[in-house]
Amino acid sequence: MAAKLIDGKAVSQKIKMQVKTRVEKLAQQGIVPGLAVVLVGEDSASLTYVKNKKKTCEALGMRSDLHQFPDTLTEQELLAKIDELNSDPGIHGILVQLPLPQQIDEFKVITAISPEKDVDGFHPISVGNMMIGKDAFLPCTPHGIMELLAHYGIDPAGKHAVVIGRSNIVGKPIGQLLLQKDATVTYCHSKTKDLANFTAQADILIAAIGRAKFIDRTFIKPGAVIIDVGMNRDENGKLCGDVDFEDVQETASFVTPVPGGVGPMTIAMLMENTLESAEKGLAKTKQA
Ligand SMILES: Nc1nc(=O)c2c([nH]1)NC[C@@H]1CN(c3ccc(C(=O)N[C@@H](CCC(=O)O)C(=O)O)cc3)C=[N+]21
Repeated sequence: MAAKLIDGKAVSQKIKMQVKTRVEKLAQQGIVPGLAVVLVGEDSASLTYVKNKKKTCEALGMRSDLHQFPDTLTEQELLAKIDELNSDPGIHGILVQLPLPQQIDEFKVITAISPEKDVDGFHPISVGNMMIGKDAFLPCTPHGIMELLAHYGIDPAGKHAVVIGRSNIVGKPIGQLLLQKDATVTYCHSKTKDLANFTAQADILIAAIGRAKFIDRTFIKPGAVIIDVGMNRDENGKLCGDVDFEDVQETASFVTPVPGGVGPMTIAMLMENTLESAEKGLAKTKQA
């Protein structure tokens, strides 16, 4: 039997429609959620994502400002821009597209963003609050994965979730979110010995490796749920994930495609975070 498709495109559409309705409600109070996207350099993949984010904002009735700079921008200049956006009342979310050129310290930049506008969920305050289960903007990709699991009725409680990858933006936080939902979590990474030994025990496998079609049927347990966070190019230059989607069909119970899986969810969650930031701002003004 073929695995069931986890349709990130369809679920993200549904979430975006809900966001749109809430944006319309806010508009009646004279508030338009505003996202500022800062892009340094001209990396074509980054430019594509950024344009996609802008398009989605506009489709949902939100404001989106793109601030594009040459890759010679200094750290000081970028920090000045962030200060300006932090104090701009029309901006509810700030996203600095990563990676940044090497003369700029990413940590300094992320910590300069006001946690109240940290819709990426990358600020140490957001990360800390997430870790202890307090209210925080959740990082968009892990949050999108949790939404996908919930949508398909996949409850992590008591399951063994194996995460391959330990980045601050995907691997580490998705492990934490799964743990909060009572999964038993194992982290694997580039130094893990005998990876297949771990992945073969996974009820839920999160692949965030960065190697095209690396995970095939030989890595997985029958009935496993496979979430593919990979964004690679295959030998023909076509976008593909870390999972060999065709090869795992007979073994997995659910699998996300690339494209059309986790990627569209990332953007939908960014929209939701930006909306929530605007809603929180309104609640505060009402209190004052
Ligand atoms: N500060 C920051 N925040 C980010 O969230 C962030 C970032 N930097 N840097 C780059 C990565 C990458 N990322 C993606 C978002 C959507 C798709 C997406 O929509 N993908 C589509 C296909 C896109 C295509 O066809 O090229 C899909 O998977 O179906 C992909 C990748 C966000 N990132």
